[in-house]
Amino acid sequence: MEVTPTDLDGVVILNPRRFGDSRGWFTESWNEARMREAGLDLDFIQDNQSFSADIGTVRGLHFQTPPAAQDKLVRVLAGAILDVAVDLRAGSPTYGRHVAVELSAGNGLQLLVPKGFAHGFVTREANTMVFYKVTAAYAPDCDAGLAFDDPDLGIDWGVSRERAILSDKDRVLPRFAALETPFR
Ligand SMILES: Cc1cn([C@H]2C[C@H](O)[C@@H](COP(=O)(O)OP(=O)(O)O[C@H]3O[C@H](C)C(=O)[C@H](O)[C@H]3O)O2)c(=O)[nH]c1=O
Repeated sequence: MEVTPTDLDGVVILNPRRFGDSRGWFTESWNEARMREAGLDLDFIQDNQSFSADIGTVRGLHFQTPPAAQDKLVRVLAGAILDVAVDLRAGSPTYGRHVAVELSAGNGLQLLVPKGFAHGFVTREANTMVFYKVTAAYAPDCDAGLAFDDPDLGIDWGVSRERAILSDKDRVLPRFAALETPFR
């Protein structure tokens, strides 16, 4: 499995090997031993899956606060997304900076979003299915987020707030400037 670092320490792109043949392909999409060999010492305890019918659906930016902070390993089973991670770690030299990576059923890439980062994505195809492993259970009392289109974050989603398909919750998430980061 190929592991590629990004500009944000801890956020890495995984590319599991695909074995192609005349029928299509096979891959071990997740293998604990391979993950640990790659230096990712994570204990995933829950799998999540979300389906978004329309292109331009934005989910995020979300994170769970401690003690329910989650590491996330994100992949796309169908369709395509621009997957985004934002550094919220107090004192980080890249605090407030983001990486954005296209994950798709076609490219088979996965993004590791560690604790201390906000996560979100925008769908780039209709009928997109996203699957991600997490290292902490859902904790609604620890659910938090940031406005996806905050100009202080400078993320190019390729869709405006007016045209994005958003949940009511995501439509009213706070600005980054108002955040007192819980990730110390
Ligand atoms: C996240 C989650 C949600 N839910 C329930 C709560 C709601 O009734 C329903 C939809 O939840 P929500 O609108 O928060 O789903 P998304 O907008 O896709 O949120 C996710 O999207 C971004 C991209 C993330 O990284 C997070 O994992 C997560 O926040 O599923 C659960 O029962 N368990 C869970 O772990």
